[in-house]
Amino acid sequence: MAARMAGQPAYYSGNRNQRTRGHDAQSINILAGKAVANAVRSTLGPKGMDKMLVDSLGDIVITNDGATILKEMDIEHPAAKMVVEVSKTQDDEVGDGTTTAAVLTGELLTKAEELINKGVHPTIITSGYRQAAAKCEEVLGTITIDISPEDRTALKKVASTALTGKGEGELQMDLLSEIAIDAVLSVAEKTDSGYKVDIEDITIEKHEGGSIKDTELVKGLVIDKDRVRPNMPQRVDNAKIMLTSFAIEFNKIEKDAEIKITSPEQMQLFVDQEERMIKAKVDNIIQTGANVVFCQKGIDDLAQYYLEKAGIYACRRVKKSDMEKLARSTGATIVQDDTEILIEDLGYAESVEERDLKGTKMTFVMGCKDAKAVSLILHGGTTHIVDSLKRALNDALRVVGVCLEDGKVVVGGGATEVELAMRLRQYASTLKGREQLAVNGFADALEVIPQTLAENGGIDPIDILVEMRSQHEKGNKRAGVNVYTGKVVDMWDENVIEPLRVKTQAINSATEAAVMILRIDDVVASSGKSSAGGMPGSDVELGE
Ligand SMILES: Nc1ncnc2c1ncn2[C@@H]1O[C@H](COP(=O)(O)OP(=O)(O)O)[C@@H](O)[C@H]1O
Ligand SMILES: [Mg+2]
Repeated sequence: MAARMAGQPAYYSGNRNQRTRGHDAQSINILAGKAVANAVRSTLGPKGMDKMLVDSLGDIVITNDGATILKEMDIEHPAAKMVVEVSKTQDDEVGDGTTTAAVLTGELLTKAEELINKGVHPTIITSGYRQAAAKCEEVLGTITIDISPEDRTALKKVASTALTGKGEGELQMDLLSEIAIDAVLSVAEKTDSGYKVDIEDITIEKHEGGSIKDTELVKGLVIDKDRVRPNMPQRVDNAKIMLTSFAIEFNKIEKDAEIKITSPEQMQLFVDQEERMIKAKVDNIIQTGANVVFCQKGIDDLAQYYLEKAGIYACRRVKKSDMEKLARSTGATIVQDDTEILIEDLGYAESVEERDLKGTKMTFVMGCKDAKAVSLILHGGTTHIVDSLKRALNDALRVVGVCLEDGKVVVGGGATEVELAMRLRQYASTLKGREQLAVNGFADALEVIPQTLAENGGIDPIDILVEMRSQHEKGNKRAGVNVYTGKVVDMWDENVIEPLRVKTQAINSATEAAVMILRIDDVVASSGKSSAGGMPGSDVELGE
């Protein structure tokens, strides 16, 4: 197969002096994509295993979160990178279903390979896959279940499903689901067309120490900083908050500047001058009426002293992201220039207080002007536990947010995939030509989800699939696998439900990635213009 197939784009790889074409290029790409999907397959579902990721420095992450695993893996092959990209997109868009998306991409490639080996042209496969994905969306519309955003019980089921199998998170599923719902509800904004949720409004502070049970939701911002001096007030009510991105210190002298001091009087003058400058800076702040200062940079001793004398609560070296959150929720403007401080820059909160959290001092900013901001303080015995808890909780927050916005869910446990597969096969029989084969291949690929769920639970995947198919033929749209008992049951009754958007996103992005990989029949060394180390999507030439 020397010539490029008409209409097929070429793929330029970063490896110089190398060119792979046609069938070879295709099978290598498919192989690489499948390999990545296989890497996360065993983690799917409540009974999935964890992976231990060890980086070159020996740091360890233990997780079964698909996106995390793929992100940490050192993947070079461009086609493999596309699969990683799918799970990343899934994570960015909906926060859950990352493993599902990667596994599905791998299976779509496997089925495509089988078809190619039977002599079906890749363009037929890609067009069949696209039709199948569109059909899925249509069918999903008919089997989705509407839930009211006020239906807390349903939201809790969605949160619990996302937490199932998430190690530490699962142990406190009840508590964490409740917390996730409370957090999302407190940041949700009601608009004319429904709810809008910005997960960024929820700050997660990790805290080593205490037990998971101590995890709490604070209706305010928690900043991981203490006040600079113990004699500053420990609590300020009616807080008028100043945010500065400049250092409150004597302007450092340029590296090369030289100051010649020839007498003690001159030295004294110099020191006086320094003091005056710092005092002026602090006075500028004081005259606005601020009683709390968060500074992104340093506050030197003298400035601390003046601030303390003025009864101001001050924190230094506050993270930029925290400064932005403070600005958003207290209504303050971050002041960049110490000569232009205005009263209008101040923000407001009912109280600012330093609290001792099991040995760590943190600043709590409560009752903000914009009351939407909330913080979750996670507790756990070790770094690994709090990290894993944070990942689990993040999934729960995202799915609850998505549910609140969309109000649409589907059942999990592979039930939705089997229903879609059945309906796709019916649809395929109405198609003429070879695309029929591709749509059937797509249907088979979807069934990798229930099969893998069963496999990971130590249940025979074939038996389960046969039983599920027959239940769906009988009209039991919600028949899925209970991975704990190995029985086929109604997943709605089992409380295993997921946001519709998690499914549509997974199916669409898996399809797009598989199609993109299949359309490549030429891998050519580029002239080196591309970024070093190979390249994801950006360097793929998509033109016809
Ligand atoms: N109790 C359960 N019984 C059966 N399947 C479940 C259960 N809880 C979750 N699942 C299924 O597990 C899959 C999600 O597994 P997970 O490891 O979280 O991967 P992902 O990264 O794709 O979210 C979904 O198909 C979901 O329906
Ligand atoms: Mg999940």
